[in-house]
Amino acid sequence: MKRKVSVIGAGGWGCALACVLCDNGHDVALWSALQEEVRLLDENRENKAKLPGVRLADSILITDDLPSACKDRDLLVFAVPSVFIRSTAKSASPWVREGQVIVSVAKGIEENTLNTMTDIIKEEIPWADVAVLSGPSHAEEVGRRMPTTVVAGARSDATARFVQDIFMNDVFRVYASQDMIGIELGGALKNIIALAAGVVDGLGLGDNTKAALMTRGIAEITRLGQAAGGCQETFAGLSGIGDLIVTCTSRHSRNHNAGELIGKGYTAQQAMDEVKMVVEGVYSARAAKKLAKKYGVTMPIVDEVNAVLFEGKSAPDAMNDLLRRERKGEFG
Ligand SMILES: NC(=O)C1=CN([C@@H]2O[C@H](COP(=O)(O)OP(=O)(O)OC[C@H]3O[C@@H](n4cnc5c(N)ncnc54)[C@H](OP(=O)(O)O)[C@@H]3O)[C@@H](O)[C@H]2O)C=CC1
Ligand SMILES: O=C(CO)COP(=O)(O)O
Repeated sequence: MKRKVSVIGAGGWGCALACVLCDNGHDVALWSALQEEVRLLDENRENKAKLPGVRLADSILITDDLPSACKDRDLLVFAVPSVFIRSTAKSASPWVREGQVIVSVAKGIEENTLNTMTDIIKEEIPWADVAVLSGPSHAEEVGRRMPTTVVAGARSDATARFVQDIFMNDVFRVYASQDMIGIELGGALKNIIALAAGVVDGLGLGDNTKAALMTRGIAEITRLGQAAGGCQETFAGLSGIGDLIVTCTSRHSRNHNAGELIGKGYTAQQAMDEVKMVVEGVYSARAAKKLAKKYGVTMPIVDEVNAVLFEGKSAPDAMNDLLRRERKGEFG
């Protein structure tokens, strides 16, 4: 069924998802906060800075008019970085009607509230029906129609399946779930582990080391995620281990690439400046540490990433401190 959908945020991910939705025959609008960005996107029919080589079909309406992008749409896709989710939701709220579905595709945790992205949207627009879409899905590959699988999560199965139906096609396979907190925490926390995996590569360490980080990383994510109410199976699924694998190993990963630069001696700020696109793990790291404290969960990799990012600890010292922790059983 043809739907009216708006993608709010025209970075790499917003542009790639606009392509998926357009391929599916929907009436698609793509909103950018910046007038100049709208002009360039419209002129080039491509986001040359964030998603080069992926054409935006002529039928996609590119706009900086938030009211018209929100009014009378069947679905809003919030695709701005996590730090802009609250301000964007606040600005959009006057034009969102009762029960309108908003799906968040941003991966982060708000630092001062420890809210997930859908918590924030729900706070700002309590009358919206909020969902999440997450999983191993780099924009560069989705934009090139490479087979990708993700999970749509919502409190009600009906809403999860509504989102599934709108996005699903032969190369973009969508599963449905009701474990929103599990999906969102998996998506946000894997970015911090991917920074650490990048550091391993930047230090010139090996595949064994990276496999260790990924495995112990998903153990940390699962411990915190379950304590926060997520289901164990979700962390073994697409939005958990699936996204962790792609983010720790893909050349497209902003978090991995930033971590690699940090391993080579860049500061966090220098690494973010070099990567140019949003590096969500840097914004989520402190929040993850605070969440771990709140739930009384140990997260040694997250602690060391925080120490390297914000406390001036060297990457080799962080690696050594992880390896020299007291001996323990594998599962606690
Ligand atoms: N890139 C990817 O492969 C994937 C990204 N994600 C997640 O999607 C989210 C967006 O990432 P991505 O598209 O890569 O980001 P990019 O770095 O490509 O783009 C930056 C984004 O910031 C937005 N922005 C800049 N200033 C503002 C503002 N004042 N208010 C609102 N938005 C603003 C831009 O919107 P505008 O165009 O309006 O300027 C643009 O959407 C992140 O949470 C990321 O983790 C999830 C899965 C895959
Ligand atoms: O979430 C992502 C892929 O699923 C994107 O990860 P990066 O932000 O590290 O590129």
